[in-house]
Amino acid sequence: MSEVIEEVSSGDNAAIQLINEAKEFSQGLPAYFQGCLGNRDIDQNYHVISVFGSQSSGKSTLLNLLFNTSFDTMDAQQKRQQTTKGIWLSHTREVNTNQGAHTDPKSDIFVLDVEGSDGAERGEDQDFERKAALFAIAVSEVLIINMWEQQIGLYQGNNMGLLKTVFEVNLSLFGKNSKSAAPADATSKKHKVLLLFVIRDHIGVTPLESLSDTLTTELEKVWKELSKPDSCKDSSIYDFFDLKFVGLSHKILRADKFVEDVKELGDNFTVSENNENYLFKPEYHHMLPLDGWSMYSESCWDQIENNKDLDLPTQQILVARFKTDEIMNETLEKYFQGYETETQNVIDANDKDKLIDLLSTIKDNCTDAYDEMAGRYAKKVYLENRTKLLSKINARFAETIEFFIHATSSELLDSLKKFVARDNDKSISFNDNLLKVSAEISKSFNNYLTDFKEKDLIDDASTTELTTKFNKFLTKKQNELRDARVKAIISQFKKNMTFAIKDNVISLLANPTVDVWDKVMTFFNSRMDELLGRYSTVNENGERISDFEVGFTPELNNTIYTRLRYIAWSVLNNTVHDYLKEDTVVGILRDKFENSFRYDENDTPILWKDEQQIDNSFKVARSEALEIFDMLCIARKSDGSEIIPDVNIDDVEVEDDMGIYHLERFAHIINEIQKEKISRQFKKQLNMCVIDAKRSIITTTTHIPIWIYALIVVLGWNEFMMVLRNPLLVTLVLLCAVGAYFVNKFDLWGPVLNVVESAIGETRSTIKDKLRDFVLDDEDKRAGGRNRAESFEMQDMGDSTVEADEKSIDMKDE
Ligand SMILES: Nc1nc2c(ncn2[C@@H]2O[C@H](COP(=O)(O)OP(=O)(O)OP(=O)(O)O)[C@@H](O)[C@H]2O)c(=O)[nH]1
Repeated sequence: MSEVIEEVSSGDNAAIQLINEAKEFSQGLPAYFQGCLGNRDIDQNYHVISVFGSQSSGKSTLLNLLFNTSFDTMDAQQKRQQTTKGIWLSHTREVNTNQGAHTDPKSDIFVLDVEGSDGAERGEDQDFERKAALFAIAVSEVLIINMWEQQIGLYQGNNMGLLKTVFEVNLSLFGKNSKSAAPADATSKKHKVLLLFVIRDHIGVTPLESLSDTLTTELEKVWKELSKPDSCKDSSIYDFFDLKFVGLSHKILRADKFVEDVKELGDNFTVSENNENYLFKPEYHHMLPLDGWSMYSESCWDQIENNKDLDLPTQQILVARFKTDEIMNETLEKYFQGYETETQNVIDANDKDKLIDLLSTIKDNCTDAYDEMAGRYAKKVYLENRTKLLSKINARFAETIEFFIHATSSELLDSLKKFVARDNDKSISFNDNLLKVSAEISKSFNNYLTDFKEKDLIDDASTTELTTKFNKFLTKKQNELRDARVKAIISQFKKNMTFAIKDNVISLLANPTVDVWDKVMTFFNSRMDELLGRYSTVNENGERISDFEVGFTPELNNTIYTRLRYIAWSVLNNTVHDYLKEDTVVGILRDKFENSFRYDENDTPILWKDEQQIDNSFKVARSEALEIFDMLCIARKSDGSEIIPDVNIDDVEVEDDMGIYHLERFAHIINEIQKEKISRQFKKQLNMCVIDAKRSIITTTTHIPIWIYALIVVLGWNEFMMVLRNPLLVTLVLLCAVGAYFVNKFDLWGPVLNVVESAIGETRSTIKDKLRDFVLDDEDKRAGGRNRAESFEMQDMGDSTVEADEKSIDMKDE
């Protein structure tokens, strides 16, 4: 018999101390799992079973026999003492059954051997007992409660105390909110724990049923007496536990039967057809994959040890969250390794289909791997993190797709420019054409995106973001093209208008007549009409449909029309104001005066006979010039009305030579101060003209005869010789000769001649100035006597045009 026992217990499944005497959780659990399982992924195909009971009640012995584990057992022949300290865990795949050692390939069992209660070693300290019970219930599917037969019915504190502890901790787990007792996965049944009472040394005198009833009655009584939270006040023990009872024969007295009983119990831990007594029911399972169980158990112990409220569903959710997060990150890391390089190569090759294939493969790989690993955890958490994973994948893809699409967008936007530049379709306006082409480009872009969208490689948010960005660029491009078009129209118009106005208007103003402004305006209006008329639209019959149409919206057309008219008027304004400056006006007046004064009706120069003729011509010519001067000062039509632009040319403030600001309007060309200056200068020019004319008469009348020069030579001979014989002159001649000798010797004739020439030039100009001043003063005095009234008029000529006219009339009267 003992051989059998030896055989069964000699398995090599080493155990690990999960929680030591100091209540510390082992950090070697993952390594232990790795050692037991290798690379096998057992997912949720495992069971956890715990054993609980008084110290030295044969717990380890039972587990070793049942599951072929190798927990330490007490050697009774040496000493009765505590063997199991803390909580030990052992892995097994073998269950001893009546059919022999049964290995379930689909199920691994983790057995927890819990330190015995009521041990002398811990004395009155029941803290560990309570915490161990709580931990065992939190992590196990089946809790074996080991007890001697003779303890039943005696109501010994040991058993009931232990059971009370179990119930209490159970209520502390699930009692606060009995609804939360449901496992994290709502699709599963309500979670329960199986309490398997193993009655040791069952002699058989009292049948098992009787013992079961006694125990059940006791348990129900204990449950009833428990102080339960309100949420489960009316709950029964069966809401949380299933109860099973097994009797094992005396190990020493009936060793064979004992082994048989153990094997029979083992039958109930193995799956077989029609095994109604199968103990590992799905509702006992925590539905956690094993890779989450180690974390879950540690987390539970941490909560228990720190006397925090233990909420199993929350713990499971936390584990699920942690594990699915971990799986998600690992998946991303694995499948996005080398992503940048791979995608860059495809982007460089500008191969859309290849990019779609590549992204699809990466996405499928990621989701498949995630589903496989994370799908085992709480569904809610798994789905939450799946969404997170997809959004992370999509975010990476969106960057890549945007980068890839960037080149295409640029091409599309460039094509807009080309389409519009061609502008072949004359049947629709520029703007309509622009919008039409833009819509086509937008469609192409959306089609491009749709290819990615169809494969679910880009989400709605990213699609919207990319489309918005593209549309923004498209609108910007449209505006640029519109601006360019408007600028081209304006600059062409301005160029044509400037060219026409500069040539013709200046020519008209340079040779003004009294109706000069009529001519200017006639030319200006006709030219503007002609240039604006180029933008009118006509139908097939050649009839004008609209006066001005540059292909935009009516509002924009109108704005451009106004702008062109404004430009035309500005060009005219600038040309007129720039040209009619003081000096130019003086020149125009002088030319006008000279043309009339110097030439007759046949444009032949006049030969003056006498001063009367000069005076008469002077009056006529000056009067004509003054009339023109008046016309140039203010732009008026021949009907006397001032010319006012029909567009709003802003008044421009200009500063004159004296630092005074004036409002410059189109018609107001020369102000009063300028007028005065021009009159003064004009008067000087008139005077020079008249003097020249009169001098020409004097020159002809004051010719000196030659005989007068001969007479001077004859009469002055003696004086001439006397000068020649003067010793001072001889000395001077000698000095000059010596000087000439040296100049010649040193070849200094060049510099000497320069000095002499400049001295002569200087002397000559000084003499000329003196002579001119003398002659002018002399002439003024003489002319003043004859034409005092006329000179008086000339001085006042600049005061006002009206006054000048009156004086002109006076002069004519004279
Ligand atoms: N009478 C009897 N003795 C048993 C039985 N099973 C085991 N024993 C003996 O009881 C003693 C204690 O056995 P263990 O298996 O070490 O008991 P335990 O409950 O694991 O002890 P602790 O881990 O220290 O709490 C050993 O000497 C066993 O041989 C049984 O069914 N009946």
